[in-house]
Amino acid sequence: MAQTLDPSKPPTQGGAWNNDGRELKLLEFIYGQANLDAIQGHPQKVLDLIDEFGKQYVFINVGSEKGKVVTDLIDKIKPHTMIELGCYVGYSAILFGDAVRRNGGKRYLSLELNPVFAAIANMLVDLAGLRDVVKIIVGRSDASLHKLHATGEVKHVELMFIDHYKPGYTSDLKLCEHLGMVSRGSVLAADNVIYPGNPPYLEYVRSTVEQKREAAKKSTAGGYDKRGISEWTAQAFVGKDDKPLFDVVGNPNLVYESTLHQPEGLGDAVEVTRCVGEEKA
Ligand SMILES: C[S@@+](CC[C@H](N)C(=O)[O-])C[C@H]1O[C@@H](n2cnc3c(N)ncnc32)[C@H](O)[C@@H]1O
Repeated sequence: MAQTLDPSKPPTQGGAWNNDGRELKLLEFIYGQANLDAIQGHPQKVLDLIDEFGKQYVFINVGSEKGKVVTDLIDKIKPHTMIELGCYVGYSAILFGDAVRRNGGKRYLSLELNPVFAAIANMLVDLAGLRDVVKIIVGRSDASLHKLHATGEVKHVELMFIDHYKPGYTSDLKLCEHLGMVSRGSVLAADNVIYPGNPPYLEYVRSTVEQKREAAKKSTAGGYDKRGISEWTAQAFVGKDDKPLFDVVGNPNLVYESTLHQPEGLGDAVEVTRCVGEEKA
């Protein structure tokens, strides 16, 4: 039976759940290991240490079970370049960056808002021996995605792991559609679609072209769609009045096939969405 988590509450009862110094403590714990030389260059050993420290403090990492959903996709798709939205301390960047390299890929671009988290992640990526593969880009994801497109660094999204500000999942996907970065063949893997949940994103990627065209006609300009997203997570990471930088409707003509992947016994899941074509208007 799947574990049940209450989406109205953060992962720790009461107290803080990130950015209270635990991330620096993690870095001290790992770099304080007596056998650091034996850890250097071994991604799995760094991940094991993050998991071990995570028994003391909650860490908002994807974890090994949902992580396997994504590494299985990497094994199949073998992306040259993979993108992630939300790096935190680098758990998923290490797990997935290693899988991309193992499959012959060259680049794992991880977009992270918080410069301190990015600095910690960089230290752990370096220890894991993934410095040549994983590039952490500091800043808000919509600005970074726009820049990656404008500079020509990413023209087409092969595989994107979405795990940042929950209301930003839909607006960033629409931005990628608008820029033409998401098109036939693109695959999206979105974390936390059950806990804490992301109804606007699930509704969007599971809609037909017809439904999206209708919704696009009614779409009102401006803010994030936060319908059904619990308050604590809608307020996390960004300011209360924050808005997407680009006000775009996306490309409702894209056809998606979308399925939920929930590891046995887990109270959360990853939504995997494939763009299988485009219907001309
Ligand atoms: C759930 S954590 C990511 C966990 C990470 N993917 C892992 O599995 O190890 C979410 C991260 O997204 C970052 N974030 C939130 N909003 C963002 C935004 N608009 N752009 C970029 N990063 C953002 C937060 O600072 C936080 O580090």
